Amino acid sequence: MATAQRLSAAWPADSRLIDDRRLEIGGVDALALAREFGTPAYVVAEDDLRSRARQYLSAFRTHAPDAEIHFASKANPCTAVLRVFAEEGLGVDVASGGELHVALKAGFEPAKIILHGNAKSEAELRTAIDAGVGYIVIDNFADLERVIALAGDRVQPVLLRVTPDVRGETHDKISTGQADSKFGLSLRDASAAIERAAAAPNLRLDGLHLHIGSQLLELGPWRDAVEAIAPLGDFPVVNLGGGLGVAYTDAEDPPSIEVYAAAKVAAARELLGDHVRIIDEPGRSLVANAGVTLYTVESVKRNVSTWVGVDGGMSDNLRPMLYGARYEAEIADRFGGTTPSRITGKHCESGDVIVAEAQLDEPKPGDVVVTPATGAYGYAMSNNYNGIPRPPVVFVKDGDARVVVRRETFEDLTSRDID
Ligand SMILES: Cc1ncc(COP(=O)(O)O)c(C=O)c1O
Ligand SMILES: N[C@@H](CCCC[NH3+])C(=O)O
Repeated sequence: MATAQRLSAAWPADSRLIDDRRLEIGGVDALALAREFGTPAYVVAEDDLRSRARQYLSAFRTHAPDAEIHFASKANPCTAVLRVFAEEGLGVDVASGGELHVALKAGFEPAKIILHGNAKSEAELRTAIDAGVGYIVIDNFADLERVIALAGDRVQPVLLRVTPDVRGETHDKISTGQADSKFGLSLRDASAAIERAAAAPNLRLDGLHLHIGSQLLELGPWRDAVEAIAPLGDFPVVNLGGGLGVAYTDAEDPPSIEVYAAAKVAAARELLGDHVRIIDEPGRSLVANAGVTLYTVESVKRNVSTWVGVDGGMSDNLRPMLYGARYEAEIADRFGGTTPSRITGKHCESGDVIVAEAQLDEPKPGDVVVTPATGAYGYAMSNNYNGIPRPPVVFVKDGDARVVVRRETFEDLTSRDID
């Protein structure tokens, strides 16, 4: 009889190993998914999305019953993913007119949408105001004046994003809380912006917003950030951003959602007061570990390293190229190998390495390789470099699989051409 074994935190909670070797996700055999839907393919365990959303709501609401959780849609702006979170009662954070379009299409009530952006266009602001979004997060003085001008006779609820001058430990490219950040009003400018917003009859300034960075594994900086903005005034609402890190490999040991929520709520309660309604905006930690990517090995070559060439790469996962991000990998039906392997994509760049230090079981062409923790910022940052069509997104649940985004075709690559 087949025996089943659970995997590390990098893998979907709804995945397991059959006979210690073969991956099953959402009750579906990974190799069978590759055969049915082709590779590369993003596979998302739907129940994982739901259970992480529920965990977030219950973790925050245990301490702050009126807390709201908004999914930062940039982490995975797939309509079906957003639809799941809308069904689970989350709100959504959008950072552009495009993300706003997807959020509305996914069925979010406009009042549960928050619009962000350090360089919002007039068109984006007008669309958001007309749609009736719950909050526009004002990022700078130009933004503030534009919202005042565009709101007209309506009263637009807003938050002001403040840069707390607190740096969390993460990659420089995704750190946002430092004084010299492109995001938000400085602590020095915040008071003048608050005065201006509070005096504008067509704005309703409900509170402040902070977001100090992404993939953060320590709790301390969030408390420091709340402490930094506390002297700016007493408001009914605070948005604490998102930023909780995840386990990509055994090297990361992030706080649980419960511990993270307790720490953030405690900081807000202690430093801002019991009356403040808390909003949090997680992206990565809602989706990263719910997803894996399946690839097929096309070539294996040995020189100094063993190079395992797969049929995707930096077009479906830019994170190793952008941040030196590290991932695990396994052969879908032969877990637990010992051949040191460098998994490389098919793009025309030497840096197109998806997993620099994998241990695979004697990889050979035709094998299906799977990388966990690709549910965040993979699909989101996918591209067509080298004319590679973007992969499909496949949801798995209770032994069934369904395509929620189809694979791109070669025709898609030329579909915007004007003859
Ligand atoms: C304004 C804002 N809110 C929320 C998030 C979500 O962050 P994460 O995916 O790290 O949870 C981001 C991205 O880092 C952001 O820029
Ligand atoms: N794209 C980044 C995260 C950006 C965070 C958005 N503010 C990543 O993959 O880690």
